[in-house]
Amino acid sequence: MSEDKKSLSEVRERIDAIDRQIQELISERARRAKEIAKVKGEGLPAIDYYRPEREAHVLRMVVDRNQGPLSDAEMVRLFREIMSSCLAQEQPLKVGYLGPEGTFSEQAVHKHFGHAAYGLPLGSIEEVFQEVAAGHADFGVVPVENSGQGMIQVTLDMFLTSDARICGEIELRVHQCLLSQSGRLEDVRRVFAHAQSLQQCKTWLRVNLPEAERSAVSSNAEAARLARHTDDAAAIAGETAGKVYGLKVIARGIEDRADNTTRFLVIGRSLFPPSGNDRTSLLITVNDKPGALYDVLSPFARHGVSMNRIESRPAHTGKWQYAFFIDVSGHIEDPPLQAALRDMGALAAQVRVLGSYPVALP
Ligand SMILES: O=C(O)C(=O)C[C@]1(C(=O)O)C=C[C@@H](O)C=C1
Repeated sequence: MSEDKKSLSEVRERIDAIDRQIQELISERARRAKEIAKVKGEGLPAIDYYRPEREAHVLRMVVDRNQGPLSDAEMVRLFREIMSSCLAQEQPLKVGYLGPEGTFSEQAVHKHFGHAAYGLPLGSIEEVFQEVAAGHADFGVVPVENSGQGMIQVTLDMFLTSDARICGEIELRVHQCLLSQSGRLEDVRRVFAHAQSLQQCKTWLRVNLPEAERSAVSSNAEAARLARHTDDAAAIAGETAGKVYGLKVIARGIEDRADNTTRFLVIGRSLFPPSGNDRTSLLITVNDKPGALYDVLSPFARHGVSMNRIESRPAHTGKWQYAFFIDVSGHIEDPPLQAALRDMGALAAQVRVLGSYPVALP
């Protein structure tokens, strides 16, 4: 045996020994998680075993301990999967998302809940809210913002009429591909994609497919499904959608901005305790008089609460009335935020806490 082959087999033996230890430890961890589940009660619905604040804490410790060579995101992904399997020993969580299979929303579900959760593909963002409200899904995952394109207004507007609570946020790097049956750019006469994706890839399309007709469809996965049945068509979608629908990749990373990221919200029916690094989302409506918004927001500064974002939408309660979606740092149980909300209650027409949830992990 050559020296190289000998050292290869030695390292593989070491890896085998490490794998044995990892496997024993994973099994041991799963037994402990089962013990915890027993304390919570036997035969409960899956959602009663789920503790997002504890999961966020566990994953932050993973990030703090990480010294490479794997990235923080990779380490988080691996531990997320272990926790997902530990939780699913009771029952898998059921999570609704904007389908069909292969969408970025499905990727976001797995990033946040792991692959042991059961993803339920639904027809629209509205349907995700409905299925969560009706209890047919434990949670829902909906896109709310893209780093290049801004807010997804359908999602914001759903909070005006639904009682959904925000239980988490997910940030997903979105890598777009051009996909087709043949995998040849010269065959493409037509491009199917979600309107947002067409926007995200505008420059690439102008340079590489200036003549092709562009058709906006309901999702990237729907685009992939259509491209499968059309010889001269391509779809813009994620690589996963390409695999699900059996398409070849013509080009990868065709998004105009290299940091293209979509933020998703996890919606549910209840609030969860603090995780130690949380964000709170509020829905505020103000009376239509000069300085009203300024007055309503002043308690944040007074109580040292930092505001991360403010978005306004027509309130649907009357002409020229606006609802403000506001994100602040901290959890609703934190005393400074409680004091600010108490003061705001007297100044605003309405203050609703949409949710307090762990800040997105890598
Ligand atoms: O700590 C708990 O409450 C557990 O149930 C254990 C555990 C885990 O695997 O670490 C599993 C599921 C919960 O969502 C949170 C954490």
